[in-house]
Amino acid sequence: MTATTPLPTATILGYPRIGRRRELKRAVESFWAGRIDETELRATARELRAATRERLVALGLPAAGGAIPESFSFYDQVLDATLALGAIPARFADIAGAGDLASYFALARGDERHQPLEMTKWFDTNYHYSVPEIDERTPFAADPAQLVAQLVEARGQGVSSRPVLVGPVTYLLLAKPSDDAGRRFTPIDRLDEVVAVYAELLASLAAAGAEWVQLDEPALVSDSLLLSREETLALVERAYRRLGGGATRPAILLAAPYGDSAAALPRLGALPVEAVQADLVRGGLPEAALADGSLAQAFTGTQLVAGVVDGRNVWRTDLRAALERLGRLRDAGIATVVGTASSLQHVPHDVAEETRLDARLRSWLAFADQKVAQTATLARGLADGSAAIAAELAETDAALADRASAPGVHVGAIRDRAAAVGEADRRRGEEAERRDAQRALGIPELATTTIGSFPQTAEIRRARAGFGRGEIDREAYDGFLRAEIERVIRLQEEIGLDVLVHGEAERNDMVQYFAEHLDGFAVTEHGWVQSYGTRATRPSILWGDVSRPAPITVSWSGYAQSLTERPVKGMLTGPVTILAWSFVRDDQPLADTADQVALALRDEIDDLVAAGIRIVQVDEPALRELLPLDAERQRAYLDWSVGAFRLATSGAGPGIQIHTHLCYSEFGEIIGAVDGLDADVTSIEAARSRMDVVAPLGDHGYSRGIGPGVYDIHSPRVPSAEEQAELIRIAGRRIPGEQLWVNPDCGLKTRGYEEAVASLTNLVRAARLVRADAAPAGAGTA
Ligand code: MET
Ligand SMILES: [Zn+2]
Repeated sequence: MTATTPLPTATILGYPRIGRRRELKRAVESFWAGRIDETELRATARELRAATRERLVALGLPAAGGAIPESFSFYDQVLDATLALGAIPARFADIAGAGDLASYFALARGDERHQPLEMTKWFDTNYHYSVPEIDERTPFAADPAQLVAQLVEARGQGVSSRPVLVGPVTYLLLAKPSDDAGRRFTPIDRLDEVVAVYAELLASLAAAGAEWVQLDEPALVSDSLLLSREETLALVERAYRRLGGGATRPAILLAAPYGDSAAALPRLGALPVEAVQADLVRGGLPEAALADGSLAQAFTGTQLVAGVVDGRNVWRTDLRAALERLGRLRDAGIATVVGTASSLQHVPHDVAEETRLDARLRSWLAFADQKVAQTATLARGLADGSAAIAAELAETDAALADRASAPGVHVGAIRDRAAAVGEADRRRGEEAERRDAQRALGIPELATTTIGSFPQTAEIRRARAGFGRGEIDREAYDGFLRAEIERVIRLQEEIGLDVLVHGEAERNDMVQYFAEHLDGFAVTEHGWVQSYGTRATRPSILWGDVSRPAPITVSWSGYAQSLTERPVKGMLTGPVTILAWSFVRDDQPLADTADQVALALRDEIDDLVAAGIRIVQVDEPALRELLPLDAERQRAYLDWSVGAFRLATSGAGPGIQIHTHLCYSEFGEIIGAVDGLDADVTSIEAARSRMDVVAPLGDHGYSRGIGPGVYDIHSPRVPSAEEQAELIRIAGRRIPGEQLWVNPDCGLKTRGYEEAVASLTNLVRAARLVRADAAPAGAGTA
């Protein structure tokens, strides 16, 4: 390798790419709609990248020496790695190598001729990546064009930037075997070939003048992938010994964001790479190795990028505490660079945009730009001593003290109530007793229902926006929503569904709606975070003790129930999902925050029941998402998350039927926890995997109601009655008919009415078809 300049004293792993005003989203969607062409889209992207580099320099990152990461992507960084490796699945062979953006987006979103790559969640975040499909014959050929182009582009701006790429081990561990793969094949089998392609990419980058490259290997912190962390570490060693030995290559920053790499750090430091990043927010340091000097020994000639600034949350960094940790590393003789714990792609751009946010709350916060500045400040403090950043330290201390003592952050009555919660408050009656009591609901075998939301029409969105802007008054808006509810109830009766919903027209989002109605939350104006592709969400900020000033959903659900004889499900979002899709406070255990939310929901359920509701669904689609990556922490998480759900739902008497809903694919992993929720009925996404989940459920001996989805709501396609009946029959082979419910995979809010009605009509017919199968045997159900 050619002699390298060390990494400067501050860096970040990545920066939001959607743009301060979601410019990338708008440009990409315009391109999809044919309003702009590829040249125009590329020009917008170039401007965004240039603005990002300029801003990062202005915020204090050095322009020279590879401190500025190139973390832009048109859609997704894993998809970009697929292109850089030329690993185009055979089913896309006709567009492989085309190099145009339409082909790129075809991989991500599909087109008339191709189903898209599958999308799934990136580690324990709410970001989704496009899953690579690999088999024995997948071609690999280095395509460094994009990486090189951005490097050259940066240089034209006077910036020596650092290309960023998902590393080879993580890439393959996140991939799935393609449909053509042999039964024994796993993508990681091809590691050595892929590493060879990475070596070529690195050589091309060196030739183009790259000083540094960043390879992200978050697989190092996860036990949730195919391999244990120990096995992953061994593969990382094998891969990076090879890459490190490359003759011409840039200096390598090997990054291990999103979790704890403490145990692996001494071995990572000993690899032939020039820098290793560790997440010191989620993870820690190997204290013994730090104390006895072996960590410093391992890091001889290797810089440690200490990820002390949180990339996953929006709170101001405790500069004093961070500086103390950095100082300990430096004093141990380790060449320390100040860094972020992960890419900043998981936080919004800039707090300064939030002019409507309470000024006091705002002073406690840090979005991406503030975090970059804090990283630079810490680097100055580390280099020149704390006196050099005395003003920043004082400002931080004041903000932290203010936050700790501000009204609403610690509310005596809320804390007293949470402290008084006992085990009995998390327990419902016996299952048999509940089953008996719920017979009064008159629910047939293979009962049909939906997951809650009905299509969010342009009209609904217009009315909500008008109400938000004050153009429509409360009375008119309520009237509009009531009419909407009545329409949806009549429609469900016509379709013939057994258990009805009110349709959720009043909700902009299943979490934000509750955040807006609970004390302790704030919502932002521009706080967008990329979820996938051009989709962004605006997580609420949970900053204080949570309580419910007034009933939230009762008037809507109660009104819906007043219109019909059939049972209407009350619809709530569960405590874990509310936490998972918000920015949560970092000054107390998540378990405590979850219990506060749970108690607010418990009161809501009481009020729903008082208003005549007999079935309540508490959605927990994010239960799996918050599962910690490392095995040691999973047990504790499952205990408190299940406990919070039970606290929310256990106030309901035995005659009240509690439902829950989960939607994601890796369901088998947490089946014990789902059982632990003790819901009377659980609906789960299952249509796309053709009922994959029913086998583990059958094996587990699941005893309560279960509704594996029979209608994939992710696509406008209308599944026929016969097709849905077939899925019910598949489920029926493993799960007794009296436990089975018939429902779609998830809510219908992203669908159009026409297709939703057609699909639901077929769903009801499917249930009848399967009931008829059983009829000759005298099952006697309707
Ligand atoms: C992502 S899960 C969504 C559940 C919600 N009740 C809905 O139907 O939209
Ligand atoms: Zn769902």
